[in-house]
Amino acid sequence: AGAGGGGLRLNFYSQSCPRAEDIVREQVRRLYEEHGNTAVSWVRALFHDCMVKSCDASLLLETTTTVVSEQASHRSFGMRNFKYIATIKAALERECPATVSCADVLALAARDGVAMLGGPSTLPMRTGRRDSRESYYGVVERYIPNHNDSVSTVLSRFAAMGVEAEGAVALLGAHSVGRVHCFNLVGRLYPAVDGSMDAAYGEYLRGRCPEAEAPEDTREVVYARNDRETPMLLDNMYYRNLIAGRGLLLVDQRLASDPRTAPYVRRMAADNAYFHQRFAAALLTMSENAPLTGGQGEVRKHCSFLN
Ligand code: HEM
Ligand SMILES: [Ca+2]
Ligand SMILES: [Ca+2]
Repeated sequence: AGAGGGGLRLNFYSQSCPRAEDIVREQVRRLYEEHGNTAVSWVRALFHDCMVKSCDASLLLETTTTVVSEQASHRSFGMRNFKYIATIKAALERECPATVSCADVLALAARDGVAMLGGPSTLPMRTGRRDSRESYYGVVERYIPNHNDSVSTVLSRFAAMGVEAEGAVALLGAHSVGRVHCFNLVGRLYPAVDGSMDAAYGEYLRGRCPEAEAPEDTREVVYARNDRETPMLLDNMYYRNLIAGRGLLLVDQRLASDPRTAPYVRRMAADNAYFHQRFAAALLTMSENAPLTGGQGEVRKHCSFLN
């Protein structure tokens, strides 16, 4: 792994599918208007795809006789809306069959989702990624950080993608939108509320998650908003919450106290424009992690299945 993105370029489809980026944007907007949380999903999905080997749409493969889906990992818990990737891809296939890769669909959808959520817009996202021929379930299990991992672990995983500490702090700002299930929270609430958590916030979360044991099941269990104040806005409220002891996951809260990350938390808490600038830069770096290009991999017809 590692940064680079050699072989990617701006507007890769300008000849082969000139409207590709417009089509993705139209579909992302339409889906956002129907189900606002689709935009949230694209941002998390890009992280999970890019951190596992490469931004190669390995995450999108579904389980078959030959593939174990990365989506089946515990680390993918709570991920949703994958079926709407097929909606975006189908719109592209109608105009340009077998041309635009699923890896680029995901990257462009995340970019446009960020804009829908009031995050930085008009990011110069390069394209030309190709799709993997495999799924890397085992890598997901070993490599995607857990909700209670140390700052050292988190920083080293981002560093392997060419994202330095400040960029990692900025990317975790994606937790300014979306939700967390009680399964990932109860460890901080029972038997006692974690000492690094604001007491009133702890009481509120115990109300959201009244049982000390929460099943790992997204169908029925309750969850808490990542950010109560502006749950659908990709803004710096996340950092202001961390400083107030209202971080949701242990990894989030640790960013505010670790000397390697705390200065960035303070700076981003104080300045939303600065957060957006750092988020944009780090998202682009992450989106170019070790892509397959040229004749590598394939361009999938259906994002969920190998050709
Ligand atoms: C140390 C790194 C990270 C860890 C341990 C982590 C962990 C988690 C966990 C446990 C959840 C909640 C799952 C659930 O209970 O439903 C979550 C949600 C989310 N994460 Fe992260 N995350 C990390 C980094 C990132 C990054 C870098 C991004 C994007 C740039 C991101 C975007 C999201 C989003 C948008 C959600 C909300 C999803 C939804 O509401 O459907 N996360 N993350
Ligand atoms: Ca991948
Ligand atoms: Ca927010």
